[in-house]
Amino acid sequence: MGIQINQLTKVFPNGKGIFDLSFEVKQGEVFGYLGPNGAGKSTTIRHLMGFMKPKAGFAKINGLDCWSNSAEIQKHVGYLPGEIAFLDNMNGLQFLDLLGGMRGMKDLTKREELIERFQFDVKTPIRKMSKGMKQKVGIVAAFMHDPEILILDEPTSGLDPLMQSLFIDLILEEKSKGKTILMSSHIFQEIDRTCDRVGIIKDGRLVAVENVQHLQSIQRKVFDITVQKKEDLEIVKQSGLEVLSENGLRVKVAVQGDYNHFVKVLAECEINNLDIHAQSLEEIFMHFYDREEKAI
Ligand SMILES: Nc1ncnc2c1ncn2[C@@H]1O[C@H](COP(=O)(O)OP(=O)(O)OP(=O)(O)O)[C@@H](O)[C@H]1O
Repeated sequence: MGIQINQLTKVFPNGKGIFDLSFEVKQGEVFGYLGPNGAGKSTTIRHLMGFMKPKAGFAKINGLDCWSNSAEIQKHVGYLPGEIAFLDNMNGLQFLDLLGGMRGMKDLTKREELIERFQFDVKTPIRKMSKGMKQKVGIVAAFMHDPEILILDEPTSGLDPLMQSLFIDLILEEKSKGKTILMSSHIFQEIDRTCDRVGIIKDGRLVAVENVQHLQSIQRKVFDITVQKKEDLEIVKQSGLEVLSENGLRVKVAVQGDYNHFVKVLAECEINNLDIHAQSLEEIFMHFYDREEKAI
């Protein structure tokens, strides 16, 4: 069950598209889908929603083919499109009513709770809404029928930091209820905080699938240590730890994975100050984005 993508291929007339994509999002898993602009994230998601017919391969949700069973699938899925096409002459509430009516939704509890949580005036005409407000309406629309599967295309785009943080809390809550979630994003921090695994797509091809916990465990950390006296500095320098730089009684040491040796070395010294800089998920993945890796 969950989401299954198998050798999925779509080629647009300009030669772009997605090629031989295969990955799974297991039931109850939160999967982050990352990649530079134009990599093919939205195209993959459109196949999952049954909006596009693959040239080859298939996408399945809960065992059903997304193209041939799109109507059935859409009942059980909460979908937040990358660009939401609203009917501009409605207000937010009328739009949510229309969508709820189409789904035969009776219970409005979750809808009301989400509107309250994301704090927006549902009576505002959609044509007068800012991008962030429209995004909130889209979020409510995706979650209000309490679907077991959520497919979210850049869900926090346009949201301010406070709302982004509320959204992360919402994902964590849904995750604890066992929901299956695929979400594309450019924001590493939200992936880091919410996802079990991440897939990276580039030029239409999957280039990596990684377990987030594993990535966190191999993250390189740089410790910025200020010792009390010269002898302490010598202990650190002779310890076999990777010393990146030193300045007076201050020394920067990089540690990856094995903290025991590091702690034992420090225990032999008098420490005046200690700062930690963890390598971010962004820094780990930067080489997939053709951007310069930032030094930490
Ligand atoms: N309907 C279409 N017709 C022709 N080309 C398309 C079509 N849809 C997408 N493309 C092209 O396919 C590639 C993948 O686009 P897609 O929108 O899936 O990327 P994305 O990873 O979602 O990017 P972004 O992060 O910018 O939203 C791009 O080069 C895009 O121009």
